[in-house]
Amino acid sequence: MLSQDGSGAEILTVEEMYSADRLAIAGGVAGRDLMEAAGTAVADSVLLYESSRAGAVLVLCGPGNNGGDGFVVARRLKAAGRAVRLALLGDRSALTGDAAAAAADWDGEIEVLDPAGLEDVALVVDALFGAGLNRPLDGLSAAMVEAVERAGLPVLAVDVPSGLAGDRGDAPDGPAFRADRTVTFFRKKPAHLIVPARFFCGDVQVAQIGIPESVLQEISPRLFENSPALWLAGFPWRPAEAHKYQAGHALISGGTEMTGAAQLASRAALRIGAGLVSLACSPASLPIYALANPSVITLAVGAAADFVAALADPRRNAVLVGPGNGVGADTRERAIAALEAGRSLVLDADALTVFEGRTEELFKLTAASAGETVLTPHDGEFRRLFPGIAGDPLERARVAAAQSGAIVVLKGPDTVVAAPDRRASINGSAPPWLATAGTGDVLSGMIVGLLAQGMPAFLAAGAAVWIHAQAAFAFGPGMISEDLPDALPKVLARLSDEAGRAVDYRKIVNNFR
Ligand SMILES: NC(=O)C1=CN([C@@H]2O[C@H](COP(=O)(O)OP(=O)(O)OC[C@H]3O[C@@H](n4cnc5c(N)ncnc54)[C@H](O)[C@@H]3O)[C@@H](O)[C@H]2O)[C@@H](O)CC1
Ligand SMILES: Nc1ncnc2c1ncn2[C@@H]1O[C@H](COP(=O)(O)OP(=O)(O)O)[C@@H](O)[C@H]1O
Ligand SMILES: [K+]
Repeated sequence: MLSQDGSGAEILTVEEMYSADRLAIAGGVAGRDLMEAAGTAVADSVLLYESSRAGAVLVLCGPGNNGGDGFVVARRLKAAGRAVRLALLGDRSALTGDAAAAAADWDGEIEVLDPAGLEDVALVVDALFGAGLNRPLDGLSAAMVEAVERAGLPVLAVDVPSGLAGDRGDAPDGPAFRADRTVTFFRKKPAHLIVPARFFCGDVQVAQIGIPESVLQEISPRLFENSPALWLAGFPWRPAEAHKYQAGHALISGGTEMTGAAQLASRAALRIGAGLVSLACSPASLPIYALANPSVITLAVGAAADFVAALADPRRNAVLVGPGNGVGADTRERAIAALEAGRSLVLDADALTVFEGRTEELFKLTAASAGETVLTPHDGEFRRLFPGIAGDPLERARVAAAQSGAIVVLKGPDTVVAAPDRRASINGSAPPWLATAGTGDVLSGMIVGLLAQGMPAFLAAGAAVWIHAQAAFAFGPGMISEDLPDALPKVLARLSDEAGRAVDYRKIVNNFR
């Protein structure tokens, strides 16, 4: 299935991309043809780019195949009548293979790379290094990055902005181009999606260059850009004959002082389709919860034993502990009770913090639980729970998932969902106005709502993260977390159209007329 930009949702590591090239070439596609297609796609993108400056396009070529692409770009632009200059890092005689062939087809001048030679340039095409970057930029290439930045020139990067490692989402070790647009080939790479690397890439376009889709079977990627392509087929739309218990019953643990968090989660769980939501809270806080959301069932839970009793009803099939629950033994006991009851479980916020320094106990319970567990830390909670894990968000989430045996949702502008078997998704776009108090509570409520409806945890977490971001986009700036649950129906309607279910609903409506 295709994602919104028309390419598949798979994300390839640099190694996997080299395999894709190799497999395509082994299947009879010429490497030179791939390069020609790559350079042509970049040239087409340049021709559509509206620079506010007059002057030539300056193509900066490196010593490898990324530079080879650059030679094709220059030739295509010249053929289209665009003023173009080309500058090469290193000796022309050092070019080999497809890059040497592409250079031979360029009949213009080859300038020496010169940071002082930026007069009358409208746009820079960065074809210095792509997938092959293996150390930080230094010397001339580093000086070039600085000069282009100083001159404030727009940059269009070929494959990856030079200075960034395609596999990594963290900040580059040295200078790197800040591109306005990056044209990459076949599939995106991790650096195109993970923050802060993503901010160096600008708009990312994926061009198809003749690599057959069939190579993906051999590569079998484990990383995906989060999109409906990943989980829409497993989305729990209500069947026509459903009664509410078939849509699951989420049990949400509420706190005594911070009562807003579990309310937000409850409303989100209902909006995403859970048949029933019960909210367990102290007798003293029950009136607050009972008045807030008439559709939420409130349960007075005084002692830990009462929460265990609330779990005894097997219809309460998915549980959320943490939002506003307080950092204390009571919250930990509730989390442990839910794990021991074998329920599908989301641990968020305080229910993560209470396991700081006690993760072995937690991971034993998640391993033994009959249900799937989802952990939804933001960066701070992650550091508390997994102090020893370093790396970019993708690597950290994957290691944490492997260690904990749980699905880990590492939240941020690039939320990663990782499973213990290394499957992972990265959410490529979410609006910054999600950075407001309570949006995480809404997200955990959405996940538990989908778990209650029987969606497998990796899919449920991916769906919730994507829909959450889309709802925020749909509402727009100024959004606060209360707005989010009520913005869900619009996104769900769009999704159900996409899933072809709208027809079914219309049929049902017509039957009643
Ligand atoms: N058939 C293919 O392999 C295709 C490759 N394509 C292009 O080829 C690129 C990959 O080409 P390459 O593997 O040749 O790699 P690059 O062109 O990215 O760079 C390789 C060269 O740069 C050197 N190098 C790496 N880091 C350096 C640094 N910091 N300073 C100085 N030198 C450095 C390496 O030692 C090597 O000689 C892709 O990014 C893409 O643009 C496209 O043409 C599509 C087809
Ligand atoms: N800069 C940002 N851009 C996009 N999304 C963000 C950004 N910062 C945070 N988010 C999202 O907002 C939510 C915040 O959750 P969380 O930190 O748990 O907040 P809270 O505890 O207040 O509920 C997460 O879904 C996260 O992915
Ligand atoms: K590049």
